[in-house]
Amino acid sequence: MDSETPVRLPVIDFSKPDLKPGSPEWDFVRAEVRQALKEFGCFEAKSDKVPVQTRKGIFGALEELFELPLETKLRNRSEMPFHGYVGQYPDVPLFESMGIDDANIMENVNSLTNNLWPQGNQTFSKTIQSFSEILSELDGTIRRMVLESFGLEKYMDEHMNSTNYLLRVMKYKGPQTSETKIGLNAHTDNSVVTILLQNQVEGLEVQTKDGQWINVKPSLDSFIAMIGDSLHAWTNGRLYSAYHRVMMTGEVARYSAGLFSIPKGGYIIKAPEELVDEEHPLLFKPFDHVEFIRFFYTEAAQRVQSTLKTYCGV
Ligand SMILES: O=C(O)CCC(=O)C(=O)O
Ligand SMILES: [Fe+2]
Repeated sequence: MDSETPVRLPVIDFSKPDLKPGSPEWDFVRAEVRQALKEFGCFEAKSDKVPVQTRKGIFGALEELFELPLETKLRNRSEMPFHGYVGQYPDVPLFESMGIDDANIMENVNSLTNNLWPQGNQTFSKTIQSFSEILSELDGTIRRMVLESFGLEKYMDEHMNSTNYLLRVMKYKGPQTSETKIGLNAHTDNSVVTILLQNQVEGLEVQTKDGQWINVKPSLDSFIAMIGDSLHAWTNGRLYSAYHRVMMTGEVARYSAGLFSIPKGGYIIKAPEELVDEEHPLLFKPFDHVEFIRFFYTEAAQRVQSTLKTYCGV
């Protein structure tokens, strides 16, 4: 490829009607997923699971959420960094985010909803819960394909049972200038898998292994699926976790929503022995995700290139 050609993320079609484990369609998509995650750490997943009307509902719900007064938004607190309300940071002034733990379960969404809207807001709860459920199914499909592609489907139950879902929704104000401003600093996710949906305002950029930034254009019928450090470590580096960031320009606010599958505290992430051999020596010592997160948000960790390598690299 000549260096002038802008790279695009691989696009993988999940809307095939016969996409069931064991079918030829499944095996075909599984091979594409494995290849994309090895090379880019992410891909665009075409899916008909969220119709345009539902998307409108989600972004409407996000606008309503972020329009709440700051003191109301601050009521969403969490002991885990980035699981509650985050915003008003001087180095990323355009960025605000709200986390909802286990957002695929109605009870959990309701408790946040009731905290923010004491008079209730069933539309908000229903929109958030049903959307999270759809994304969690896609997360499960991708993880099954990954494990199968390594011949490791025997770990599927352990793998799925070891994580919770966090939905994090984001707003980036337009910087009100034609210059490009930072929306969110470059980082890798610490999740197992992240699935992102963005509104029609551009801004997400993903870095390739050779350092190019790809501008991920919003699309009405796809999600972005991405590998986090937890799966990078579990696969002993066979899958890549990509640096990504958000860059903003212009007047209009950007909204996005990400479903993160996150290892539970106490679960030790350890590459299975099948993925460790002479050719692939162990890259990371076994680690507890919650302990890692404590380190991740320390000032020392913010200064290093790869937080995971610094924390538990062999
Ligand atoms: O807003 C986005 O598209 C990306 C957000 C992101 O990378 C994150 O929340 O980890
Ligand atoms: Fe991210």
